Amino acid sequence: MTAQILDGKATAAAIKDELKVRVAKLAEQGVVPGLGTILVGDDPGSHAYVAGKHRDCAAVGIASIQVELPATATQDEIAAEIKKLNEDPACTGFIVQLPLPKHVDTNTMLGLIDPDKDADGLHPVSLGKLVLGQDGPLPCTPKGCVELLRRYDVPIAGAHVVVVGRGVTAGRPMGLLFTRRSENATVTQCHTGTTDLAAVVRTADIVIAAAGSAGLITADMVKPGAVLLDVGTSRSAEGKIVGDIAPEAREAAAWIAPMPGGIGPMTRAMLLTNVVEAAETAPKRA
Ligand SMILES: Nc1nc(=O)c2c([nH]1)NC[C@@H]1CN(c3ccc(C(=O)N[C@@H](CCC(=O)O)C(=O)O)cc3)C=[N+]21
Repeated sequence: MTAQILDGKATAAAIKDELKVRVAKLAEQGVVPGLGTILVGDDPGSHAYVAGKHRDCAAVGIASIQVELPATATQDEIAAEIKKLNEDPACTGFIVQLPLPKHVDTNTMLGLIDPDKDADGLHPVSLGKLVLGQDGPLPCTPKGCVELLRRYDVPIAGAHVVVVGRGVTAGRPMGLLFTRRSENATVTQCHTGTTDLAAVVRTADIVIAAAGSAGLITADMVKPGAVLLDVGTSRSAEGKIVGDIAPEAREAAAWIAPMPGGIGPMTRAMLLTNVVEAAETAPKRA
């Protein structure tokens, strides 16, 4: 037996088709959602992700605003670009692509975003709302994991979800989503300080590997019939992208969201969803 594929690429394409219809409805009311991106530095991976986000926007009918700064940009220069997008009426939501250069304080920058324009769900106000159970934009990667499982009717309620990783974009907010009443999973959060990772992962009904450590989850750690979501992205010495889940691990699993083609495309689709949802709920312009 080998795992069936949770096809994030195909699911994201279906979501984009649905968003196209919603964007057309907004256009009839004179509302054009616009996604801004602020990209600092010249990391080729980050450039590729951001380019993908703008392609997605074009496909769905969302306007896009691209801001690029050199790796040497100061905090003040980045803050000035954030302020511009906060004030630009054509920009209804935006993101600051992470990671930022080392001399920049990420949390300070994220905190400068107008929470009403937080497309990533990573502003402290948005994360606070998530903790409090209030409506707001949700972090795109966890939101994409829930959405992919739902669309394949993989049961979440009552499942033991083991999250590996505690990064701010994926691992940390993951447990907050999966333990909401609407998801009702039991979550164990693992990280580099976990004593016996293999033993914990072996108890999982759903493994969410978001550590960014190539091949960390091996076949011996997978309970037969488990569901595997590969969130981690690393590059091998040869420049090939590799996930956190070793290829053999899918043998015993029931389902796998592979990397590539799984959670990455879903993350992008959820960013678009956040932008459209914000435009739909924004107070009607005169
Ligand atoms: N403010 C911010 N928000 C983010 O959401 C954010 C970020 N910064 N920084 C980096 C991470 C990473 N991330 C990915 C999104 C899509 C793919 C994706 O679509 N990957 C393709 C493969 C891409 C390839 O072939 O290189 C796939 O998995 O099929 C990957 C990674 C969003 N992130």
